[in-house]
Amino acid sequence: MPAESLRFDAVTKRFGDTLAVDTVSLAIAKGSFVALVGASGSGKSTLLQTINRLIEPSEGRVLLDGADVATGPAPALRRRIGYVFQGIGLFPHMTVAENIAIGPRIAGAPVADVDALLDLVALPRDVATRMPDALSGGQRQRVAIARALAPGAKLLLLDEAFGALDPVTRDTLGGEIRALHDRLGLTTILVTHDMAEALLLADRVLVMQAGRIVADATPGELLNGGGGEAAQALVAVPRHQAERLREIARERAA
Ligand SMILES: Nc1ncnc2c1ncn2[C@@H]1O[C@H](COP(=O)(O)OP(=O)(O)OP(=O)(O)O)[C@@H](O)[C@H]1O
Repeated sequence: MPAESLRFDAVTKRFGDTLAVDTVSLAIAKGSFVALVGASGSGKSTLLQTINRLIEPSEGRVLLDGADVATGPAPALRRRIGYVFQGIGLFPHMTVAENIAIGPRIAGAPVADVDALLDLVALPRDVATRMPDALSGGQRQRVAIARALAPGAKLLLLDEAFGALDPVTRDTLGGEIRALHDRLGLTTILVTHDMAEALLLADRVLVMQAGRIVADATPGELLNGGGGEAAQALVAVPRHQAERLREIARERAA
């Protein structure tokens, strides 16, 4: 068994009367790439943000490398966890290099090797001196990933990080993130609406519904009909699309 990176121990989060996360217990192995899939409002982002304490659970606890994330200062915790979300959040008045280096700089840690980080996310080194608004959406997303990894984080949280990108860029970046994950030995949790993306990138797919994990299966299990009804309803979408494309190709070839 690989060592454990994360453990959710009966984590519940309420916002007033809304039960956003409902008694989630779950362990995530070091080095795994986990996709968290589910409808809008099912609690994916809330669960993800209990890891880096942007949200504190109402009940339960989250353990990172065996220690409760609630013990110790949140900024130190967040330096160990790369977090990339759809809005990106680059500082518009700072260059790309300054954006990438901001985490280690604030922490008083050794200066980030910006060139190496740009290489890592397949950006040309000469973008270092540009401002974020002089980049494409896909390039900005790559800068955000470089920034997330700059403090040497081994856990990467991606919350609909590719959501605003065109499908081709999204596909390319997804594949590159998976390669980066493998190369750096990261543990990655990807929140996505897109079951096809989850099946293509992850080792393990969790399906959330109304605050609960209702399926926990490998892509192979899901593609072979496993994981239960809610998971199969999501798998049916890309499967149907693929079947339709095959039919159309056959019709056009006939
Ligand atoms: N700060 C908040 N205050 C009140 N309710 C919230 C807050 N954040 C989330 N919620 C509610 O908690 C539930 C879960 O929201 P969450 O953002 O975790 O879902 P999600 O699955 O990530 O959705 P999406 O895919 O649309 O991002 C929703 O009903 C949402 O309205």
